Amino acid sequence: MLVSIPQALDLINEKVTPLDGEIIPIEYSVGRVVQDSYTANFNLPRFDNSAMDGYAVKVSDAGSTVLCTQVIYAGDNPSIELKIGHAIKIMTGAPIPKGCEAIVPIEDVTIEQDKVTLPGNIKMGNFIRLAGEDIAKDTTYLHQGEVINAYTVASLASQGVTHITVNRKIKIAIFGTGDELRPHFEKIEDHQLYNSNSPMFLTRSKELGCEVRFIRSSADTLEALQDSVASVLDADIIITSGGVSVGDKDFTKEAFTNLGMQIHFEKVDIKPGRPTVFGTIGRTVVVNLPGNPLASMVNYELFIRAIIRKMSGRNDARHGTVTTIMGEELKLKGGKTTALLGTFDGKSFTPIHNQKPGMVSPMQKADGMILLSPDIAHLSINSTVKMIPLRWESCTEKTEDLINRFSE
Ligand SMILES: Nc1nc2c(c(=O)[nH]1)N[C@H]1C(S)=C(S)[C@@H](COP(=O)(O)OP(=O)(O)OC[C@H]3O[C@@H](n4cnc5c(N)ncnc54)[C@H](O)[C@@H]3O)O[C@H]1N2
Ligand code: MOO
Repeated sequence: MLVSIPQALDLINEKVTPLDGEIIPIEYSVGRVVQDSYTANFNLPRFDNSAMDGYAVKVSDAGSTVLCTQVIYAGDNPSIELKIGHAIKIMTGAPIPKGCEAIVPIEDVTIEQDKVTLPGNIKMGNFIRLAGEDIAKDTTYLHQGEVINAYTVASLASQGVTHITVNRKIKIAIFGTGDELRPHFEKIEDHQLYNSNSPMFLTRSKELGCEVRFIRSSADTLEALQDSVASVLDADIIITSGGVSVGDKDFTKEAFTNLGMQIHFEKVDIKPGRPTVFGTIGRTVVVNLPGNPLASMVNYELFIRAIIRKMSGRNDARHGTVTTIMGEELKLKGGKTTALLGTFDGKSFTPIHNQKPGMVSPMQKADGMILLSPDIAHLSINSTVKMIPLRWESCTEKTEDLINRFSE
């Protein structure tokens, strides 16, 4: 069955289900997806406190000289009350005393022994951090399906949460097929080829937070392939590359079908990568990618990444795009839905020159990918395109002015 890219992604969304969960310490949770929503048990900050080292004062004492004989430090639990005509010295983070209306920073007062002269204008509530202004009690600060990052960990820790329920790690089995393939750590003959796809998928899958079993390559016989597959059926995702077109030894799909694979699509309207197969054997998801390295990479990024997101329980499992412009003019044959890799400098997308499905080197430069409908045979420089980011972050060799400045 030939499907379009959106149909393929819809089928993935329909057929792939999130994995079960496990409870882990928050320190080890980065990149994992939460299975529960987390609601604040208490206000953050827990109590009204000072945002400055300074003096707790009454607003009506502005411009006068007041008496100060007491200090409150962060960590104190003050029972004192501030009265008119007085100030209480207070440190950043310390609970404000009863009756305090504002904090005046230390640099804004004149001190003479226990007498403090206050500035003429003091705003009510100045430099007081209110209880719950950061996270109010009972608000949900982390939602089911969100990915944990260092800053989520900060919110969890600030609520005293030690363990959270996350989706368990996805187990991936990878192997390449083809008699010509040898592992990269062996010596090879001139007619042989190193298996670059399996280490590529291994690395990318780890980057995306999965556990990986790396099964090098199986010989080009149906039996050998079937044996390899049968030994990895406990994996959540099985990725193969090669043996999916119409060559004499292209029996990847047959091997999986013999093992009970239900095929959801077996060809996608995309160049490169048309012969991509997506199926399931029970709860195990199978993707047979083409052998051509760049074709397999493009389809890994489009389909396997979507599978990983859905399986890990993310609520944003669908691809999003960045709208940008073409950095240079593009001419292509057209007539086919085409995926093009390119670089992105934050301002424009520039296709990588001379990218072919069988190549390896263009992939390492790719920041993103654009998908073009068959009717597009020409894109002029500066024309608008939507890009699917692959692994883009904005870094430069030269110093860039990072500050936004006023311009008329
Ligand atoms: N008559 C036709 N021939 C081909 C068609 C077609 O429709 N009709 N489709 C072409 C397309 S499109 C692609 S893509 C490839 C897909 O081929 P396979 O998936 O069967 O892959 P192989 O033939 O096994 O290998 C293709 C190519 O990639 C190299 N390769 C394979 N595995 C790896 C690996 N793990 N690491 C590095 N390189 C790998 C392999 O040596 C071949 O050069 O079929 C076209 N043919
Ligand atoms: O479409 Mo194939 O996948 O050329 O590389």
